Amino acid sequence: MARLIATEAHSSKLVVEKSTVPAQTGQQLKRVLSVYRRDPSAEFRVASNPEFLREGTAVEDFLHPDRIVLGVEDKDSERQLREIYRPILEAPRGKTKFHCPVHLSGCPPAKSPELVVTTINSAELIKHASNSFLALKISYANMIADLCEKVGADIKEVVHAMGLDPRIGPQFLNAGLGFGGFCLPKDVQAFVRLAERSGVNFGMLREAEAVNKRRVDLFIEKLRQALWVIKDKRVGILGLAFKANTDDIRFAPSLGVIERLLGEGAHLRAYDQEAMDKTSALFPQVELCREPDHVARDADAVLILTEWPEFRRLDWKRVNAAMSRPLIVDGRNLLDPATMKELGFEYHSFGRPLEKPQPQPIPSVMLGASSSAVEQPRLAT
Ligand SMILES: NC(=O)C1=CN([C@@H]2O[C@H](COP(=O)(O)OP(=O)(O)OC[C@H]3O[C@@H](n4cnc5c(N)ncnc54)[C@H](O)[C@@H]3O)[C@@H](O)[C@H]2O)C=CC1
Ligand SMILES: O=C(O)[C@H]1O[C@H](OP(=O)(O)OP(=O)(O)OC[C@H]2O[C@@H](n3ccc(=O)[nH]c3=O)[C@H](O)[C@@H]2O)[C@H](O)[C@@H](O)[C@@H]1O
Repeated sequence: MARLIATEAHSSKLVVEKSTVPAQTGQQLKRVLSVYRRDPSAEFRVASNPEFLREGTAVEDFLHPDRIVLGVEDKDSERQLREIYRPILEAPRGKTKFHCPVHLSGCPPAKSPELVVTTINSAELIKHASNSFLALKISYANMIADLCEKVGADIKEVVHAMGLDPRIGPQFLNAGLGFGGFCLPKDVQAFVRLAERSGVNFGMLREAEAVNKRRVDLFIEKLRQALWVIKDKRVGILGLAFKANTDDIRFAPSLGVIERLLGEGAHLRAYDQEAMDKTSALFPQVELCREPDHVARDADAVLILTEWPEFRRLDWKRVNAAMSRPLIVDGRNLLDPATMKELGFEYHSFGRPLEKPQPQPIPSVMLGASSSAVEQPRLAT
């Protein structure tokens, strides 16, 4: 792409990196632009302006960012980029200076985004470091979920209370099948590689990646423990996209789950509001359903692989009645274990006890005196 710009440009250009790239890519870009330049009147400047958009909310994230990062080498580039972002930077609270297609009746009041002007290397690093940190946070929550299962704690309660500390924050602590998509997995890999090349041992990130890879194995083991034998079982799948509000299945945990289950001889039905076409191209053996509850027909298990809110609102009584065995394995901790139990399901998720443990009466010996309000321990006869 840089060669193409270099050979085709007949006037001076500011070339802005928007993609997530390893630090020092800007330097390579500058070299390529100068080596392949054909028109000597064309001068090239390079800047880095990484995107922090999320799939599914990209337009909103672009128009209402938390921060705008400009990696520049000269004042002209900074001026040009500031001018481009002026409507967003100057938008006063609640009164945007541009037509916002997301909030048609007016944008909610929000803090003005912070503009960070820095070097190209720092801007490139900011983006990779941010995505890698998000991945670390998810893997950390997933390890806590595993620990919760062992010690009988509830991951939802643990991360809720952790997140109340503003130094930690509540986001990206949802445990389950782990992170997928086109960005977090590839960015973590690229960041580890960049660190290695630079002589920095970022083992912590490699571990976050390894933790993430194990999520699908753990999920399959949960299913196997419940079903014993997976071969010839009919399994319904709810959710294929790597997260809700997108049709993207790139590096989605669902792909690993489907591959494993097909490999073990299960019969699969699946539903996703957006991602079925893409999945059928990869796995024509999976029967796709038009309605979510159709995956449950005669199923031995139903699996939740994407956090689509629609799945929370399903008529789970009807789902139960349709299933051959009412077993749910929820890879996104979307449903409430106690409610599912009440509805007659065998329900498994990550890091949550099936029933909330009732507070145990404290034996009087531990209180130091007998009290009529405290139940006495029964002695075996
Ligand atoms: N998808 C997202 O929400 C966000 C993506 N990004 C970053 O933006 C970049 C693009 O992401 P997406 O648009 O999702 O990817 P994409 O896969 O949808 O688009 C990439 C495009 O680049 C083209 N391409 C790939 N290699 C090429 C090459 N050597 N020469 C010319 N064209 C080439 C592909 O044909 C494709 O059209 C990535 O670096 C990603 O990390 C950053 C923030 C958000
Ligand atoms: O560089 C990018 O392209 C973008 O990558 C991510 O955005 P995105 O890939 O759209 O998806 P996320 O919302 O970050 O979710 C990633 C994965 O993590 C999972 N996740 C997320 C949050 C959580 O608590 N737990 C969890 O498992 C999601 O299910 C999903 O599979 C970042 O959030 C964006 O800031 C960044 O701009």
